[in-house]
Amino acid sequence: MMRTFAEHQHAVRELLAPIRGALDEPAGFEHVAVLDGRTDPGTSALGRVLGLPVDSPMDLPSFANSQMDGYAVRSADLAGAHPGAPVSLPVGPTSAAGDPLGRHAPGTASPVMTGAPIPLGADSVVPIEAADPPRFPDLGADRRDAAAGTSVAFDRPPRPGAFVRGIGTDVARGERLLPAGIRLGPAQLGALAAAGVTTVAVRRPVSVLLVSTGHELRAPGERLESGQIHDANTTMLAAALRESGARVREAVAPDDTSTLVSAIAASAGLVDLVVTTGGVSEGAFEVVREALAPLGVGFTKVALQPGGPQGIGLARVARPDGDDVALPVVAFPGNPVSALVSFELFLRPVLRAFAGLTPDRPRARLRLAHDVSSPLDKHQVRRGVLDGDGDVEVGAPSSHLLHAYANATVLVHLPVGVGELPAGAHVDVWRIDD
Ligand SMILES: Nc1nc2c(c(=O)[nH]1)N[C@H]1C(S)=C(S)[C@@H](COP(=O)(O)OP(=O)(O)OC[C@H]3O[C@@H](n4cnc5c(N)ncnc54)[C@H](O)[C@@H]3O)O[C@H]1N2
Ligand code: MOO
Repeated sequence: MMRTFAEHQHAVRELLAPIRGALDEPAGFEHVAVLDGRTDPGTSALGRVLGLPVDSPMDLPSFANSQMDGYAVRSADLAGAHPGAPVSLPVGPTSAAGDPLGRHAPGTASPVMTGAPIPLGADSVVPIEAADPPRFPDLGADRRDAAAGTSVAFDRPPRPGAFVRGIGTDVARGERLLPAGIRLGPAQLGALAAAGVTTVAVRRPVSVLLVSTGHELRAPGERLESGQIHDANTTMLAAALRESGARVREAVAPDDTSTLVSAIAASAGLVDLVVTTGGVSEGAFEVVREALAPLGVGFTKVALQPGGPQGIGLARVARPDGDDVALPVVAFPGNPVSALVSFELFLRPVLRAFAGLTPDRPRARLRLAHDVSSPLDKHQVRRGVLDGDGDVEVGAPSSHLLHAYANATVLVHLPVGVGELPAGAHVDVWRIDD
């Protein structure tokens, strides 16, 4: 019996579950600079997951300040104002953002600019547009004091507290600013910066050893001899892993079991997970299967196309210090499309959840632009694009068609039992055009 792809998804999730616990170990937390995300990815807190919660070290705002350019007043002074009987108040001294806290004399109107401290004694702000005249008077050479005798009229009383941003109304000192587990994006880094926090403890990323196998492989850019191909999987999966928040160590192993086992053993204790590609099917030279089955990794067929042959399990290897460790291994097929579809289905959601990222691709149910057929006994994942009407044009199924994948915008799911579908039928798609 072949495994369903949902069963294999579950198995991968179970295998990786203990890694989540390891990432939560405070001993592994890294202390990184907040730096407003202004440095290169990887060197600041941008995109990292908070390990420890952060309580705000200060009130935000730390002083009552104006939300509008206008006049700070005592609302009681304007209690009797209405459109038929405006109340006129002499203009007092001006406060701008950055000015120290001033004093407000009862029975006056103090010009205040957005962000300026509300002068002591005022309790509300009337926006300049609601004053008469609706523009500031000449505030003199220092832009602080209107000429003696200048006044301004108001035709209604403000609500006490109107347009005043009170102390601690965003966050109070000691209140939870950010919880553990939150991903630090622009808003989170901004909140930390506003509260004056410069360093945070973040979870270390999952560390993955990526091993592409196959003696036909040469690094991109290298001269190819007869029968050789460029290694696409290492570049592709390293990018996919990084995009899912992982840190990647790369190793290209030849088709030789002892070199493969050595490459994996050398990483024991340094990585949380090993991902391999190639060498898992039915050939006479299946290096991954031959090297890892004796160490405890299971090899199976999943009712999935592409991505049928899969390996999964704990490989028992000796660490350089001699101790035995059990390293989680996920072994993908070598065909590039099979490897990337496998990543999408099995690893991406789990790793992204570890990294505080949205685990799932955006999904939709769309109409087929044409008839399709798929193997009845397999869940097929095709690569497609949308036509001018938003209907899905489904590409060919072969798992060497990486160029078509690179130009696709959706993954089209044709579950077990579908077989033939006519144009206009609805199919589930995952958007991959982000
Ligand atoms: N008799 C059978 N043959 C095959 C079966 C089967 O059930 N019975 N399954 C087929 C399926 S499905 C797949 S998928 C592949 C899986 O093969 P392997 O995982 O053993 O992978 P390889 O044989 O090493 O490579 C397959 C293919 O992909 C190319 N490749 C490998 N690595 C890379 C890389 N890093 N970059 C670019 N291309 C790569 C490799 O040259 C092969 O062409 O088995 C089928 N066969
Ligand atoms: O199942 Mo393989 O992964 O089609 O090419």
